[in-house]
Amino acid sequence: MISTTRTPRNPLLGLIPHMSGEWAAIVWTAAVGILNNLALIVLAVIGSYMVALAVMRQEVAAPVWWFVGIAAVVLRAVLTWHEMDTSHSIAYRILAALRMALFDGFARGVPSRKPGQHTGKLAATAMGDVEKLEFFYAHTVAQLAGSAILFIAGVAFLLPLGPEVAGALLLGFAALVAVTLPGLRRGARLGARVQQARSAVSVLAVDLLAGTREILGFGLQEHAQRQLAERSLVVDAGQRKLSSFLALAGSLRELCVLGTVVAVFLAAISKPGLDAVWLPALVAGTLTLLAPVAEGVATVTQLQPHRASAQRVLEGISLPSDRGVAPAVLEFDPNGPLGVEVKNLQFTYDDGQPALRPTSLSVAPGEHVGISGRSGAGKTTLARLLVRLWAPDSGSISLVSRDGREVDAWAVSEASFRRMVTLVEQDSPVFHGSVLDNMRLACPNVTASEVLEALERAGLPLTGDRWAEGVDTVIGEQGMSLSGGERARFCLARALLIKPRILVLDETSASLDPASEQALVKTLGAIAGETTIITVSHRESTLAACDRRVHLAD
Ligand SMILES: Nc1ncnc2c1ncn2[C@@H]1O[C@H](COP(=O)(O)OP(=O)(O)OP(=O)(O)O)[C@@H](O)[C@H]1O
Repeated sequence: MISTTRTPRNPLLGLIPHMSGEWAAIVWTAAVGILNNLALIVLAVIGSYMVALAVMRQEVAAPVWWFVGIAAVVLRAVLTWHEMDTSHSIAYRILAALRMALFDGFARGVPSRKPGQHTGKLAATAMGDVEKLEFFYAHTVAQLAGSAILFIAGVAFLLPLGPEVAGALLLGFAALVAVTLPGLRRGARLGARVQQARSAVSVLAVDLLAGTREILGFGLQEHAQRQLAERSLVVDAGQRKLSSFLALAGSLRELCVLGTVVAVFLAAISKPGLDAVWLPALVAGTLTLLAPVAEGVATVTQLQPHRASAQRVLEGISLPSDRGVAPAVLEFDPNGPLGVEVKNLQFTYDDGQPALRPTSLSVAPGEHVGISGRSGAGKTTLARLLVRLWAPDSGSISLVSRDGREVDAWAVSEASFRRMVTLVEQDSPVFHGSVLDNMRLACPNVTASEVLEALERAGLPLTGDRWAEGVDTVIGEQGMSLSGGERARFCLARALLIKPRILVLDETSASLDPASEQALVKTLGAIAGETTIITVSHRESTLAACDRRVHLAD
């Protein structure tokens, strides 16, 4: 986990450390790309020479030229396949590396704490920006390096023909840059607009998907469709402008390439001693050399959107932990339930309104404490602070072992902490997939029988036709096939699998009918003692089962 908040001046360079494992592969692809381009140049030169020889002198080229030509064809076929194969696999690895780093950052920055953050925007960054960068690092960097190296080699190769010939090539390069530079800002502006418009579509799509029920309930389908169509039109209009601009810039560059080829040709024919049969080869070689260079110049001058994407990704990756300190390393793994010692805990969301006023609380190992309080008093906030989803603005939370050892919760390593403390909320997420898939999120190696046992303990035995496929039963997106009560028990079972030392429940019983609530209370009674339970609830009947009750004052 990288928690730096420093942003390098060039974000494209700043992302490099996050792909450190891929550099050897990227250099390899660049080398393969160079060899492939070289084979193309050789093929063009030799092919033109052989044709010129046949047309101008009615001669067949020596066998060695045939051999080199055929070797170049074979080499190109093999290298093109290999290049595609390796660059695709690098692309996927880079995609995965950047996305993992991003999700890590998002997880640390916990978007829900920040009202300014929007899942749609984060999704646009994680998907669109990362894809753009994946292409840049896996293909473009190699392509740029390849065309630059070949261009320098080409100039060196033409020097023996005279400084005018090599000079014409250099002049052509300068012209390419000169026609591209003036449009730089406009291209960047258009690119940024398209990116922004795409992000707006993503934001809307996420909102519409999340609000499907409301859209249907209020009959807003047409309105939603119109909104989506309007935003998509903005993308379309921007993309058209950008495409026209790029096409114009491309034509100008092609004109430059053509001019350069003519200039090289004219410089070469003015040289005495150059056999005319080589002139077509010179033209073909210059053309095949300049085409990727022209593309490279275009790419370099259009890097602004990539920089903007890299900036967004880097910001996501570098989201400071709410705690903003170096990762904790203490391995604290005592046996049995843990107590909690909360001292003067305070927390404020980004809006500046205190959500939790100074709060102190002692929970003994194995105790079952109920927390009540008026709506908005900060119970959920406290629950999330206890499980270290957010860090307090001030005050402390300590874990206390049965033998009296007390450690700062934030000093404990992430892995160790997550093995000991867990949270079940009223709307804890359930993912699309089978029962087992969901359970394995908490406990990757859990067996089917352990899952069945945990579900049974949580009061959700998988019996009856509905669960005919047992732990392989698919429960649908967001657990749609579960009722509210079943969902609560399902999430409780998932939490029980890790055998937590502290179990925090936030309104887990809120949507249960009295019978299910009693079943849950019974389950908690059964595990009380082996684990410490902190239950946040409004319900008198849930709180009544606790050893002790704490009322959270406003
Ligand atoms: N992400 C957030 N951003 C800004 N303010 C928030 C956020 N989440 C909660 N709040 C505010 O913090 C305060 C405490 O909220 P919290 O959800 O902790 O209360 P609660 O006691 O659990 O309420 P309830 O019983 O209604 O669930 C409230 O004033 C709430 O409006």
